[in-house]
Amino acid sequence: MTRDRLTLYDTTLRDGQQTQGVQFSTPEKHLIAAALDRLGVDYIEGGWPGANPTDSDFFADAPQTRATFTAFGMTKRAGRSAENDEVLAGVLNAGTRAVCLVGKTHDFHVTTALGITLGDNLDNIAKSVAHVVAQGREALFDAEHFFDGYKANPDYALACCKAAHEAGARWIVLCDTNGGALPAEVSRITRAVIAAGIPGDRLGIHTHDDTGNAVANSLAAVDAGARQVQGTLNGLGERCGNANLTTLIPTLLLKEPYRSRFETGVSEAALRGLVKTSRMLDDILNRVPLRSAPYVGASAFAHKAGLHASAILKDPATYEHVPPETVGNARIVPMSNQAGQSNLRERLRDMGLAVPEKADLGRILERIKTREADGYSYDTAQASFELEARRELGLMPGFFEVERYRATVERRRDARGNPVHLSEVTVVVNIAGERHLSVSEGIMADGSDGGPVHALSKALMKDLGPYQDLIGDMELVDFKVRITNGGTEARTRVVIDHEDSLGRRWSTVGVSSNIIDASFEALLDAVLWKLVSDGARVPGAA
Ligand SMILES: CC(=O)SCCNC(=O)CCNC(=O)[C@H](O)C(C)(C)COP(=O)(O)OP(=O)(O)OC[C@H]1O[C@@H](n2cnc3c(N)ncnc32)[C@H](O)[C@@H]1OP(=O)(O)O
Ligand SMILES: CC(=O)C(=O)O
Repeated sequence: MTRDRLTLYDTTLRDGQQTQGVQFSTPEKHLIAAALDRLGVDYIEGGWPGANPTDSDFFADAPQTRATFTAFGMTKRAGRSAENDEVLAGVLNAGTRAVCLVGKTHDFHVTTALGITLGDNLDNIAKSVAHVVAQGREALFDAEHFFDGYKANPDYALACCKAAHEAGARWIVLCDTNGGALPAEVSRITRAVIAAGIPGDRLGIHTHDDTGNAVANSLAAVDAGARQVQGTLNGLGERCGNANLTTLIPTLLLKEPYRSRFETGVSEAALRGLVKTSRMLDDILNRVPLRSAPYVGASAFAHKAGLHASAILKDPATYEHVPPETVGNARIVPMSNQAGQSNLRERLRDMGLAVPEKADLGRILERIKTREADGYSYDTAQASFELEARRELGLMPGFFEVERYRATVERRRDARGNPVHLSEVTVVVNIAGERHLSVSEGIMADGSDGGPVHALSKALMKDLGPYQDLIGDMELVDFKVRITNGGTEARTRVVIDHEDSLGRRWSTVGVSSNIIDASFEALLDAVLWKLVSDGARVPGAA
């Protein structure tokens, strides 16, 4: 059976940049465009040339992509010709092979937002698209508010699409701009557009996630016959985001009926790079990756419950809808109070430890469950779990001992009367009989870094003698605090994430009635995990 070609259009660099708090620099745009090109999307919408200096700079030094690099803009304003519209000129001057113009298709928006007649808007659409085509470019028309427009006035919404189609637009993209449409409506209306004479292989779908249905709506449009899908990496986008290509792409490649019916530009090998691409974007945005993200999240293939883990070990298909490696993800079987011996056996194997006798497994489980009852939580803090298991099995090297630490926190006012927080930390460790004393201080004016946890971390890692080289690349990347009711009293749980130059990220946990003490415990575990993982040798040990 021959498969239909489904075109993938990425708008991370344009609609993705409309996410609150997101502002890509020009070099970041280049990095993202290169990653999208490797992934195999067909179009990369780079932004709106002329709208802001970053986008203008990016188009001035446009990336050389296999994908069709596309400039975005809007239809010409009424009362002037397409040739004389300076906003449209700015978009065309970017010289891209393809140009996507957004235009109104909802009568309410034409009269209210633009304040022009319905006829003038049709004329603006037709003339703008014709002008793009006359310049030898491929024209795409983003039919803004199309689904709301169709529900209010189907004849007018269709007339807008037909105006663009007849003027030579290669693609008419039906947009659910406000994100309020539901899959059955998208399906019905997309079919109606095709029945009205715009073929499916000229139709695209652009959805927003305001009802959590952006991906479902995109699939509904494809089911109805649309052959271009627009979206963004990690679902970035205005308000609640756009259709998430990081979800849609694996669905289209791995799931029926799409897998058999369609081909896309994304190869199986490129799909295996999906997790990497998703994390790269989070890195650029300085965001903690969403653990629960479909396909690419760290928890997407995490099997916490004992019954799940037991079956997974017999056959992963029992609790996995696709194999994790198809998208570059990995299965994890975390430890927690929901775990049974199967979780434990798998985790120990992952850690490279010889699986011990049953009695040992029971002891470790007991220890984990008791500590969780006391406020610890190991299902994310897997590095701390590994250390606990080693301690219980007698496999934890005695790298060093913390003899004592002291932390003071002070609040002062500077000469201008502004509050300044000062933290001083002293740590004394004993390494093979030798005492190492380190002092560190953190000064925090409002909004700056350098609080007590920072000072604790600096003091602990300042002088670990023979281990110093191994811990030099550790970076504290996330810090979470929670008050829990461990046992009978309120306790503070601190979870800290570190990364190193190998790209490893690990989480550790500390619990105490004192937040500084809980933080110190988590920091200490982080250092110990790094030493164990890197095979550090204890001085003087055989
Ligand atoms: C649905 C979407 O997400 S579309 C993408 C939206 N993206 C952006 O808006 C980001 C980039 N935009 C910008 O930088 C600016 O809005 C610019 C440079 C494009 C325009 O800036 P300004 O000239 O200051 O206009 P402003 O942003 O206030 O308003 C937009 C104008 O365009 C008009 N307009 C809006 N959509 C269209 C359209 N499809 N066709 C023609 N004119 C339009 C509006 O009526 C308004 O005109 P008015 O000021 O006469 O009322
Ligand atoms: C074009 C666009 O981004 C929208 O209508 O949502």
